[in-house]
Amino acid sequence: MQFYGTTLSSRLFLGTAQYPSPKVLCEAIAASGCEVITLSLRRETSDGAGTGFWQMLRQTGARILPNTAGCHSVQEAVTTAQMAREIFDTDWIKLEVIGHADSLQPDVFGLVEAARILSEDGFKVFPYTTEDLVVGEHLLQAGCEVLMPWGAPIGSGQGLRNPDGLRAMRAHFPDTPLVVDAGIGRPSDVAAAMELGLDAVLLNTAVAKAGDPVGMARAMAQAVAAGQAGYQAEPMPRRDMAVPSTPVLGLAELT
Ligand SMILES: CC(=O)[C@@H](O)[C@H](O)COP(=O)(O)O
Repeated sequence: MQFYGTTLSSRLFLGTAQYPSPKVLCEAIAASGCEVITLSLRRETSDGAGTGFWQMLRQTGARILPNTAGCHSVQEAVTTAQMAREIFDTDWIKLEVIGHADSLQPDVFGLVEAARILSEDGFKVFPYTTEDLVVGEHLLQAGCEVLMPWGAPIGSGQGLRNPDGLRAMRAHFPDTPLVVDAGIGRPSDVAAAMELGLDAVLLNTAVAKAGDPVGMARAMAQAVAAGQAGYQAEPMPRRDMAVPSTPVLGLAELT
């Protein structure tokens, strides 16, 4: 799968916050087989974890996708992205402009504006957005080549709240990489996203807050593979009525 011309073999992106320990985090990254990890510049700098934590993440070998989590304005997100580019030496940025405190719903107007500013500045933007098709169009026009629709509010573990909306996105943007971002709770949510034909999944809390984060990271990777294989195998259509699966031809007639 290609994202901005970079080929990745894993379709799972992992967040790096809230793990019980750095050791468990590193083991979870390894167990997931993910090639991209995301981290929040604001959160890590504000809690003092700082450069030691970043060094440790670099040593995992995974590609770092800095994010602008916690940014509530265009200016804040743009400045954070620029700092991230300098610190991590990458032009990839997961762009979050949060618009609503309780749901952490993206401010899609600010998101499009920030995406345009950052794209014009050479960034490769991964925008955390809603499943709105028109917003998606505006993000592509702003320079984005990837869309990251939410599954459910960040950290809620609710799974896919609007599968029909995600299906519509897949149909409307057949050639744009689509990554479900946020709200995943269980491996079955991951498999469902992949069965809808989405290209990848980004998740954090479901692994970090699991009883066994390493086991859950492994399960999520297996769910990505199962869902992707299921999508490629073209599931049968759903039917409203029963259709006998046992042929009746050739049965003995009892008189
Ligand atoms: C780490 C990160 O980027 C999160 O903001 C992301 O959206 C994942 O959300 P969940 O924690 O719900 O998986």
